[in-house]
Amino acid sequence: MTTIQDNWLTLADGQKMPQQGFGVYKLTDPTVFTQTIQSAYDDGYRLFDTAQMYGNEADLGKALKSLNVDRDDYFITTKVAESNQGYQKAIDSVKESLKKLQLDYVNLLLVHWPINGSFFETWRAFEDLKKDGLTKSIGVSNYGMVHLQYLATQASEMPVVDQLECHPWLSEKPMIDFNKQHHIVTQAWAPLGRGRIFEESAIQELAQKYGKTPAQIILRWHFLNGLSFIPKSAHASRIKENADIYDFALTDQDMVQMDSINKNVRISQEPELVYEFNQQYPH
Ligand SMILES: NC(=O)C1=CN([C@@H]2O[C@H](COP(=O)(O)OP(=O)(O)OC[C@H]3O[C@@H](n4cnc5c(N)ncnc54)[C@H](OP(=O)(O)O)[C@@H]3O)[C@@H](O)[C@H]2O)C=CC1
Ligand SMILES: O=C(O)C(=O)[C@@H](O)[C@H](O)C(=O)CO
Repeated sequence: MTTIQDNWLTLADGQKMPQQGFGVYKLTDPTVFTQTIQSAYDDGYRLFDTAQMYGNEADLGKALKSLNVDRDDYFITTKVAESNQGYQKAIDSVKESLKKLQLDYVNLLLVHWPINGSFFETWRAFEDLKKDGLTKSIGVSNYGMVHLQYLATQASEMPVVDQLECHPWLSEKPMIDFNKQHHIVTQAWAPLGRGRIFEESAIQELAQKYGKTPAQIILRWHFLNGLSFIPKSAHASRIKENADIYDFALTDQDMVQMDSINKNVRISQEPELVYEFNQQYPH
């Protein structure tokens, strides 16, 4: 039997990343932030996913300090906000993020959303930030095929991670296959569909069959699909529950049952920026 701590993915640049991480979007109460990160760390989470936009990089920095463990014991992702895209703005904002996080480097730096205009300049900044050691790996978020193909026309190195909304209502199989073919790890955001899909009968049935919760069934499905995934919870009991998915298996038949839930439906907002971009650079 493995545990959350045993499962790491090797990225195309050779860096290792925990397959399961902990998302901190909307974890905004600074009074409980440190305690929440401590709970997650104690339960075996080693990847913490923040963003400039979340406004909690400084809280995460404080929480990491208070863990009092070696830098190699955790993996930190942050994302450059739309308003900080462009060469110099991206560089300056990442230096600011590092100050808030109280770190010399992040493990993974992501472009949060693809936007027009500063698309290539932002990526050039990412390549330079990596060369300068301010991040170990560079990746993107909310990039579809068209963005990745367009990026490939000028990039010196390609993203090693693409973080996407992905859960049983939005299984993104073609995009995941595309990423796999291009040695890009797909990382699922809102992996639990923000808790809104637990009532699906296919999930309920499997939960009953294995004596697990709907959240655990969904996360096991992501795990078996080979994705990285970063559920968020503000509750210690759920944080523990979400990490406790390594002592049971789903059969091939169960996986087909899970796959059948897909409706290509987004839980979060429509990525308008993505669509604008697609109009300008059609397939
Ligand atoms: N790159 C991007 O554009 C985006 C990235 N992200 C990242 O992905 C992370 C995860 O996505 P997120 O949007 O938070 O959605 P999730 O799918 O992780 O769902 C979080 C919600 O589910 C609830 N929940 C968590 N575990 C359980 C459980 N075991 N039982 C019942 N309810 C549960 C939480 O409630 P509670 O907290 O009350 O327990 C919360 O309301 C974010 O925190 C962020 O780091 C998110 C959105 C966009
Ligand atoms: O959480 C993130 O990383 C986001 O980009 C959010 O803005 C997310 O897209 C959202 O849910 C907005 O309602």
